[in-house]
Amino acid sequence: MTNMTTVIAQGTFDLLHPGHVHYLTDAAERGDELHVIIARRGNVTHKAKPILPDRQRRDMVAALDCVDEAHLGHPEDIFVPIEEIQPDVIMLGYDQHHDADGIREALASRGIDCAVERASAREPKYEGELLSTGRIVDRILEERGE
Ligand SMILES: Cc1cc2nc3c(=O)[nH]c(=O)nc-3n(C[C@H](O)[C@H](O)[C@H](O)COP(=O)(O)O)c2cc1C
Ligand SMILES: Nc1ncnc2c1ncn2[C@@H]1O[C@H](COP(=O)(O)OP(=O)(O)OP(=O)(O)O)[C@@H](O)[C@H]1O
Repeated sequence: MTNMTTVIAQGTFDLLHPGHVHYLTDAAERGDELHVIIARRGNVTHKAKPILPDRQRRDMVAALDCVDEAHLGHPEDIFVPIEEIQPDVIMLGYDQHHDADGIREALASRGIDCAVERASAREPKYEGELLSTGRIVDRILEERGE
């Protein structure tokens, strides 16, 4: 049995855009199986809450070709899905606010042997391309707002 490399990626993934596709493609190319953990609404505290329901955000990520499985994250403990999936690599997004060393320490303290890496950024390919959920919402408010 050849050793499969299992990769975890994670995020809010509210309104999907090419930046998300870039991140998840990067993560998928890092191994053989990509599992994506979708942040629950209650755990999104570092920015505006997602617009779309948890389940809808999971379903959309699951529909992407490069994703093998998408999981709604645990409500309280981010290490529950990690211990279930047993990843070889956790791929952080290029701008994710997590402290990679802090995650490395937490994994080591749980005896989980897993690398923590960071994906690259996707720059806009043309004028007006929207690569951020926040900017998509801003554009909606500009165009459709009262
Ligand atoms: C290794 C890892 C595991 C995570 N597991 C969970 C989880 O189980 N439940 C959850 O709601 N969020 C989980 N998250 C997501 C974080 O809670 C956070 O909301 C998310 O990383 C925010 O990313 P974004 O705002 O850049 O999309 C996890 C994040 C990381 C880095
Ligand atoms: N332009 C991009 N290039 C590469 N990765 C991206 C890009 N935009 C988002 N990501 C990654 O996708 C993951 C999920 O991002 P998130 O759900 O926070 O969307 P977002 O568009 O970054 O939201 P916001 O811009 O409102 O903070 C994060 O790890 C983030 O680093």
